Amino acid sequence: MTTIPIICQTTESDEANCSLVPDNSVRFHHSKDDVNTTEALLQTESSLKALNRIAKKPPVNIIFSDIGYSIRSYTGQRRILHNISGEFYSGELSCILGPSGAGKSTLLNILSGLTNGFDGCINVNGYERDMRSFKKLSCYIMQDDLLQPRLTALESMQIAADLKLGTNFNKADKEIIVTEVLQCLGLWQHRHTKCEQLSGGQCKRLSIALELVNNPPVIFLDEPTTGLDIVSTRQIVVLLRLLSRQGRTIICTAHQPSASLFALFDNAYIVSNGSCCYQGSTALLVPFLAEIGYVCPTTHNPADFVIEAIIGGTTAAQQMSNLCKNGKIYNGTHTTSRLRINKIQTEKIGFPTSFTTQFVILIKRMYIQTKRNSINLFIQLMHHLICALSLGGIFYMVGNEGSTPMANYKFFLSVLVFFVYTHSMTPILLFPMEIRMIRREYFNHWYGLKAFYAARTCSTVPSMLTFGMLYVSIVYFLSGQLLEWDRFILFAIGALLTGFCSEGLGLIIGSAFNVTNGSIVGPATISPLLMLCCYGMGFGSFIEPLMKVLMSMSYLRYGLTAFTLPLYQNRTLMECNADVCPYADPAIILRDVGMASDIYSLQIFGLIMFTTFHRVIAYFILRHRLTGDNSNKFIAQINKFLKCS
Ligand SMILES: Nc1ncnc2c1ncn2[C@@H]1O[C@H](COP(=O)(O)OP(=O)(O)OP(=O)(O)O)[C@@H](O)[C@H]1O
Repeated sequence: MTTIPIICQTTESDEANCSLVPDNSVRFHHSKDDVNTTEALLQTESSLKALNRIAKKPPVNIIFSDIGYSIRSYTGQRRILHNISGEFYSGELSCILGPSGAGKSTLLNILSGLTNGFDGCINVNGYERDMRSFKKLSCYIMQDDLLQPRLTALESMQIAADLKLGTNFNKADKEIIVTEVLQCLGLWQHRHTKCEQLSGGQCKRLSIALELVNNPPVIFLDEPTTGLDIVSTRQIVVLLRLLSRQGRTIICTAHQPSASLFALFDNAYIVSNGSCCYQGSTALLVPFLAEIGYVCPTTHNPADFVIEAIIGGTTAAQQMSNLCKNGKIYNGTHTTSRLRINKIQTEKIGFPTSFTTQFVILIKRMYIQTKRNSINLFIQLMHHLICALSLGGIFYMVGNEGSTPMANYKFFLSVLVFFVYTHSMTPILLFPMEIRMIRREYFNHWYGLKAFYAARTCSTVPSMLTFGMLYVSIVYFLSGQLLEWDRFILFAIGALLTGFCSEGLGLIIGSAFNVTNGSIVGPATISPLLMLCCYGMGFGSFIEPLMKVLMSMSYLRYGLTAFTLPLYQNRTLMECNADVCPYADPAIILRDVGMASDIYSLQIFGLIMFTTFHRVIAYFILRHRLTGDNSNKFIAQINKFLKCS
């Protein structure tokens, strides 16, 4: 076996003096930058002193027993984890290993609190895990490094520090922590690089750095080395090992690490088919296997050997599981840190920052992201300009023409369709990705959902107002509507509110469905609403009562009426450039489209009510999606349907 001897001097304190001495047999070809980065990483232990001093946290030991987990699918109930037990301790780096589909991520998700609804018990420092306080002590670094693409590494860290450290730390302390963490993780020289331009390894290190700013004593990582080259993989594992030496409990899943990497982990937790096959020191895995007759040749990587043995047949997995009693028996010796059990002091429950602070920081972040996405702004500008000029050209000067009355009504419908599709399709296509991005931050307790949602709602208002007003001004003028300020303003209010309401509908669909399904559900939802909104065109006085009720359920009807009323109510006869103009009187048009008795203010009220309704529904779906709360049976059923979809 190829090993890297690890010289560790464990002391009574949380921190251990530790250095890594690579075995001569292990050779890596580092570039100068890699060497510098590794050197920086190797200094982590001494360099994170300010972080440990300023944001001191207690050590945390996690012991779980008889964890079982099942999932329901169309084919029935399926058991994923079979009453497994285990323990993870402060000051140690542990990896969860196993073949693909064994249940590694499921176990990690349960331990971190991301997945609920399991059987068994999880104890933290000897007491049953209280998720509210545990969340404040732990962080979860997901497999996808979904970072804010247009922020630099430094800006991302500053925002993380502002959100996670709160007002207990002054600006200078935050700066020290940010600088220290970036330096220690080898990111200082890349601090001004935008996240979208960082390499895979740098992204992963930044993901760790972002979570380190409040010094969580427990770090969960889902496959932190997937997709990285050997140098970056090694850097990450060395870094994790050094972070664990400062008293942190670090648990990650891994896919068959190389022998040298495997030796860097203190403990391995091996899962096969939902059962625990081994739990204990990585150094004792080979003797453990030998006990049941599986002798790992010295030239073999023990991690590969054990996985091959498990995959090769159920006997090995069964024997191993029996020998370690499904994780109840720990193979190794207990160190001082293992025996120490501290009750976690119940910290103040809640977020480190107030709603207002979170809102301000988040809206600032969204503003920077939008401002730097100049291509997106340009596309939006061109979209509004081209559509406005085209529509204005098609319906040129129809606004005061009594001989073609329905042309103007069709113009209103076209404006309506523009606002509906422009503002609903954007969140349908983009919000699912945004949700994936905020999932990590929300789960890691950076901010509350209300603050995020409020900031998200307000962040689109400036661009919607600017581009919307530009569009309305062009089409209003080109289509030859009455040039009176009050009519123009009322028309614009109707258009913008329709856009805002449609965005809410898009948020509902975007938070409930993935992009593929959302792009089908979106138009499928809008089509009947459009049909209802223009029902009665030409026979407005004869709309059936039932249809009137149905039409009132389409917010688009309120939008269309809010366009029509300001331009047709209280005006003189329209111009007539033909022999006969039966619709020169605007009152007749209003009668024949079924809007004769409608009141403008009620349409605005209807649009506001629908906007509120859409936003509230979208908020609850989003909350449910992020928390996975299935306590309400009705919502659980909807969630099941949505998951399957
Ligand atoms: N929501 C779900 N619906 C259906 N099956 C699921 C669900 N979540 C997990 N599974 C199944 O549970 C099993 C364990 O999944 P898990 O993601 O924990 O495996 P893993 O060991 O992490 O695999 P990999 O290394 O390939 O990521 C797999 O067979 C997977 O198909």
